[in-house]
Amino acid sequence: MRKIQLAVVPGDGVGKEVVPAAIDVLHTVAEVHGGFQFEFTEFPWNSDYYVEHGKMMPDDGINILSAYEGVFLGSIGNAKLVPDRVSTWDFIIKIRREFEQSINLRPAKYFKGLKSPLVNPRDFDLVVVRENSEGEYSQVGGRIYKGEDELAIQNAIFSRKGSERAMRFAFELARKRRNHVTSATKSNGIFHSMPFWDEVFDEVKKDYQDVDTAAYHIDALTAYFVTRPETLDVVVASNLFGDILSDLGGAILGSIGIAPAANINLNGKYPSMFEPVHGSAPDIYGKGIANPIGQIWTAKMMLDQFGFEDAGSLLLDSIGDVIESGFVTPDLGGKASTTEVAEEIARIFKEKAK
Ligand SMILES: NC(=O)c1ccc[n+]([C@@H]2O[C@H](COP(=O)([O-])OP(=O)(O)OC[C@H]3O[C@@H](n4cnc5c(N)ncnc54)[C@H](O)[C@@H]3O)[C@@H](O)[C@H]2O)c1
Ligand SMILES: O=C(O)C[C@@H](O)C(=O)O
Ligand SMILES: [K+]
Ligand SMILES: [Mn+2]
Repeated sequence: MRKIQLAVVPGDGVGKEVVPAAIDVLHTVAEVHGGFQFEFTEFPWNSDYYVEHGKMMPDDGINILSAYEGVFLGSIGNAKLVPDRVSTWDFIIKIRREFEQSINLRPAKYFKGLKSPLVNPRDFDLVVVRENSEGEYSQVGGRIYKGEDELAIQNAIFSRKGSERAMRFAFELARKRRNHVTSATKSNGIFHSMPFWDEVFDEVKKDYQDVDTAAYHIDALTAYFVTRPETLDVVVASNLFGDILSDLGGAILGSIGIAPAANINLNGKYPSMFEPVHGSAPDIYGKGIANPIGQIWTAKMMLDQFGFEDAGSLLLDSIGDVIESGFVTPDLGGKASTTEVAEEIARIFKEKAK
């Protein structure tokens, strides 16, 4: 019996609702599988913790987390208590960078029964490979002067290593999918970094002659997500573009509440972190109606990462069945609660595994 030690941070808002729901499903998956067990250790690090301790996590928080094989995170952010910039940088981005989670993998795929705003959403099946260590997310810059002369400078960091790493990952992934990589660029308006990104892409693609490619400016690409999603398979994007495209993917499928994500450590030195695309959703928190599917699909990505792809794919099929049955939360047009949907997914998983 393989025991997998996981650190769990429900975080803020709906994270506290969807994480326990997904953990229940994971226990069912492990029970049915019989070959592994998850042991979860929960950490109460969030915006309330910040109010009490003046920090998002203890000083040795990274060290504590490094003892686990993975981090299962809900969402972080409560702007009433902590500025979003602080909760994001001192927690999520800190972990992503300290643990060298250089890739953020964010799939989006149509399931029968989803009420997509697209006329033909059946063709929607893509993965955003978001560069997760640099790009537009930088603390390099500053602010000077006050009043009329006040100004802010925000630098973006694009390294050959970082860009190439994300692109190679995208090409390797495409070989396991439909053999196509689209690069998100903006080399018409962004003078230095995006032409550099394009050059690196053109170099990297030479090593993957078997994979078809396209490169679109981000404005056109966002439109193509809507008008011709069937042309998209793997989309490689900088940190900010990837962030935006992944919410768009979720929204096109009916709700960002279903969108999963994995922050992947590629060198094996540190744990990866699994968290849905969505945030703490303060507008619906406390009502028990948050969609747990993003967190459960994220759990599926974690199963894949640990080598339990069979269980992962059965879990995704179970999610698909629940969506098709219409037993879903209000964001997808249903009336079910967070826990009811999770329980139904677990029930269907058990049935399918028979
Ligand atoms: N990785 C993260 O933890 C993460 C990601 C995004 C935002 N945030 C933080 O979350 C807070 C709120 O940010 P926001 O409002 O921009 O984005 P958000 O993702 O929290 O919410 C955007 C919209 O999506 C809906 N939504 C989100 N998750 C849902 C779910 N599971 N089920 C149903 N509907 C869902 C919300 O109700 C809201 O209408 C901020 O503090 C922000 O910094 C954190
Ligand atoms: O910008 C971020 O990375 C925070 C959040 O929006 C996310 O997508 O994880
Ligand atoms: K999240
Ligand atoms: Mn985001």
